[in-house]
Amino acid sequence: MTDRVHDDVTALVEDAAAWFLARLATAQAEGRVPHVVLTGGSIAAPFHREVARTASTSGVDMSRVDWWWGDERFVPADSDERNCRSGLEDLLHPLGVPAERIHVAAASDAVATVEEAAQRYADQIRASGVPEFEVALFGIGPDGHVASLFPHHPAAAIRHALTVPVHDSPKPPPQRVSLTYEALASSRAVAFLAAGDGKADAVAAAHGEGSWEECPARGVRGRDETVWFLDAAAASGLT
Ligand SMILES: O=C1O[C@H](COP(=O)(O)O)[C@@H](O)[C@H](O)[C@H]1O
Repeated sequence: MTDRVHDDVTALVEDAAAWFLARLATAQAEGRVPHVVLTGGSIAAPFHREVARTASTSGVDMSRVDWWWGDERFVPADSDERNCRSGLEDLLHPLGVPAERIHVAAASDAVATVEEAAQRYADQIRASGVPEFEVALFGIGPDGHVASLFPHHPAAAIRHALTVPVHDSPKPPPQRVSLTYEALASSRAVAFLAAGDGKADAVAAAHGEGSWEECPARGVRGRDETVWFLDAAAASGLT
């Protein structure tokens, strides 16, 4: 596990975007079509804008990448709360990524239940034949949650499934679809992006000893590499 600590969020997203695009360039050079997991949360928009700004000089063919999200809020498609919103508006649509490469969990005005949305998202993953994710990007909640896997929440304990419907999320909105712990861990590379002192305790907990139940982000690791991109405030609890 590596920590890359920066003075501010601008430097953080510049480094994270360069790392991300380099991973994609390598995957494509090695003949893979990379499948990527994007995050929601407060870091999403600055990160996506930086990737969009620098993609054209990276050597990555952005139309030959498959795009997923680690979790999605079960709200109407036009809601500002949808996690996919920034990824679509700040990154994928400006770059003209083909619709068939973009995989979004169903919204609450498209299917009747969050169970159905979770099932359909799992079906999409299976149908795409993705053997593993190339890169998975995550934020972290102040409580240590990752994607929509919350501390001591039953949905975080689900195994042998790709996705899980989440009810009674402690953070609104209450219904969500999340990749499971096992699906999150099936990535070559994992990157956490966290900025601000509101994240310092969670970042320190995720680096510490203890159970994944109390800090779900603690247990998520990439098969090859796990990198934490932090600003100084988010890193302030690390020794
Ligand atoms: O609800 C969520 O929260 C986390 C963290 O978001 P932040 O706004 O506190 O940075 C995010 O990573 C996750 O995707 C999202 O659904």
